[in-house]
Amino acid sequence: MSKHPRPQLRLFDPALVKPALAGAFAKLNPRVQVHNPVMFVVYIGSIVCTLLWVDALRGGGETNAGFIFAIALWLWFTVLFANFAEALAEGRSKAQAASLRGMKKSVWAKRYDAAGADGRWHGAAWLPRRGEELAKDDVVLVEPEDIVPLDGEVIEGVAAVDESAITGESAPVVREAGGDFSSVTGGTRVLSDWLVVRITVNPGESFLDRMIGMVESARRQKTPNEIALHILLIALTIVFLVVTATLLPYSIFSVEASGAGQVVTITALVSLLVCLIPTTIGGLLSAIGVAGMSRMMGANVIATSGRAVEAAGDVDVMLLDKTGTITHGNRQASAFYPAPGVTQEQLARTALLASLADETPEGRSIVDLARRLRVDDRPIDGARLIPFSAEHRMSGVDIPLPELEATGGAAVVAERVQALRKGAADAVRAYVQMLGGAVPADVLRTSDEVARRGSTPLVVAEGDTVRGVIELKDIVKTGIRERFTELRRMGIRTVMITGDNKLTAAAIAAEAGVDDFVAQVAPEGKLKLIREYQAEGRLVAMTGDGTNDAPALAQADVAVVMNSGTQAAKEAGNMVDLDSDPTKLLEVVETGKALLMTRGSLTTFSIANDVAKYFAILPAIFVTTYPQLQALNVMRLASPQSAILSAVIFNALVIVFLIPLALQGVRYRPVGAAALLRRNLAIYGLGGLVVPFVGIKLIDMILAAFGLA
Ligand SMILES: Nc1ncnc2c1ncn2[C@@H]1O[C@H](COP(=O)(O)OP(=O)(O)OP(=O)(O)O)[C@@H](O)[C@H]1O
Ligand SMILES: [K+]
Ligand SMILES: [Mg+2]
Repeated sequence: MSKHPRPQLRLFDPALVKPALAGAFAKLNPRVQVHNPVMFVVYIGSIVCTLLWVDALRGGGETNAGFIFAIALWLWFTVLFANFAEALAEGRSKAQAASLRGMKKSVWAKRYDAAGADGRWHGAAWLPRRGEELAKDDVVLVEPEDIVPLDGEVIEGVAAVDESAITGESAPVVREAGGDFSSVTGGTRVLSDWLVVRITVNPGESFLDRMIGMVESARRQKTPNEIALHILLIALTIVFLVVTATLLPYSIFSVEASGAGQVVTITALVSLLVCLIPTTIGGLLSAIGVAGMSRMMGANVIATSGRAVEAAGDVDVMLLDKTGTITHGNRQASAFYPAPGVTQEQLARTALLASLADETPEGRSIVDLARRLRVDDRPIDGARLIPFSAEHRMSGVDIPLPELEATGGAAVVAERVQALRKGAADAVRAYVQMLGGAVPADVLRTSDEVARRGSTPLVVAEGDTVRGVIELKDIVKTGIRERFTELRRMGIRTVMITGDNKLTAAAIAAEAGVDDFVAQVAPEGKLKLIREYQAEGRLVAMTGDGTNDAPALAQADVAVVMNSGTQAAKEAGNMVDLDSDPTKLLEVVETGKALLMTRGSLTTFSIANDVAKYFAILPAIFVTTYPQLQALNVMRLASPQSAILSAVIFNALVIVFLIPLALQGVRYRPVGAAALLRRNLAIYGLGGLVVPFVGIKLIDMILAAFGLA
């Protein structure tokens, strides 16, 4: 299976940078600025300094015009750099959205006005309609080479569908009425046969529209964590605003009292304020959030809420299916173990009959194995299919008795049909006991042996008589053990949930290295389990695809739904994996963690940074009044004005330097939360303290070298 990867954009791709530069200026609109209080303070500061400069040009300035101009210019740069970071992040998302929008074409649909006389749609008369004219609950026919006009549910037919426009996966998928593969997505193309589809959305509300809306961040809302961080940043800003404001009367008083030095300038105070407030994180916060969604998209996962991306970073329990997630899921029948007194052929024939109409991979593999043993594979007329259900954990056929006698079949019971069943051991046991039979001890022993080696035993019964056991082999995916070890190091508990029996579950759980497992869960059991974990205050992530997963998906904090899944499941979850890969959950969590870590690291860095700038500016401001403050001037900067200007320049440039980190994210490492905190405090806290001393000193030296200091 090949993939057409979406075009990957380099971080500073000219196609992104040019519009982002324009966007940086467009965002100077005060109505945009006011949404980011920290940067709004810088914005106001820029305006104040610009006015002071104009005043200085007219001869009335508080100090030399050149200095005020330089400060005003760099304050404007600070605002523009933050705007640029945000515009660049949004540009990346928009480019991704554009690649999705390319999939949205206006198509003609074949809409039915009514079903045919027999109540069936296929074959009834249809009329052409534009895709935009369709509405929810309309029924359309989709034939080979037709594009599915809108998202819907298949109500008749089976067809191969090319979903590559959405998934990038070139192998066609089968979509059919009933069951877990009945949903079709607008924009995909039918390759063979036909489908009758009931449209489930109105134009403009399709899955694709919602994806585009999300990616374009138009509907992106602040997450609770972001809001909390905003409040912290605003509080810090207010504190520093008050501190800075009180310095002015203090300075006036000091100068009057001592009769020495000059009163501090407004320009210097604005500079001090901007350097003290957390502009680095304030300027990059929104870019970090947008970039997190982009990175999910890069992994082919569409998050339908920013909150879910963040919750993914905080998840502490992960629920995973056994079959298909931890194992390959392509369970194949490998052996028949007949009950005492039953021959291999008899068991194989019964198993075959019970599977002839069973279209699950398990059912087909049983037919294949029986055929390989050259068992008579003629079907029996009039046999009624009992499809597999996860609820009952059995499947089979009901065979009308006259036919059974005609084929020289098995024991005749007093009923009119002979029931052939295969299924989970306990389910079949309950079934035969209900009919008055019992499971031979030998069969139970075989079934346990099969389960202990990680295979799934299916017990076969004919009426109330057990015929034997089928072994279904499944293989644990390679590399999955290592990923669970990683998750454990991150402090995430992995729990395998399965409808399979305890012994098989235990064997697979041990082989895969999950922390815990729950066996014999019916679909609603998942919902209960999630509620229990949440009641303990844990955040739960899960994957799913079926309609019966929907309640659990709706309950989970992070719910990654397979794109191949049903409409109901997609509605219930908060992320869709376009690749339909259940192990993607691991990447989703890593991406969420990276987002939280990036934000935490840059916040730490930003605040530590501001402390250092304090030492550059404060002595510079007061040194004329208090010469002893010269002792605090540890950096030995060229002049007080150069010190202030250097700090402001550094404060602006640091935003630019951190754009790559904000957009690409801090490299994620699978270590425990405490170790991570220590490590990040060391790197970003200490780094944040040290870097400004070096940077400001460097800028000061450069300014001095050019005679600007
Ligand atoms: N086609 C089938 N016919 C009869 N019984 C089946 C069939 N497929 C599965 N079973 C039995 O039903 C049980 C439950 O199936 P279910 O799909 O709920 O869970 P599972 O596939 O074993 O595990 P998971 O929940 O991890 O997908 C299986 O373990 C198996 O014993
Ligand atoms: K700052
Ligand atoms: Mg299953």
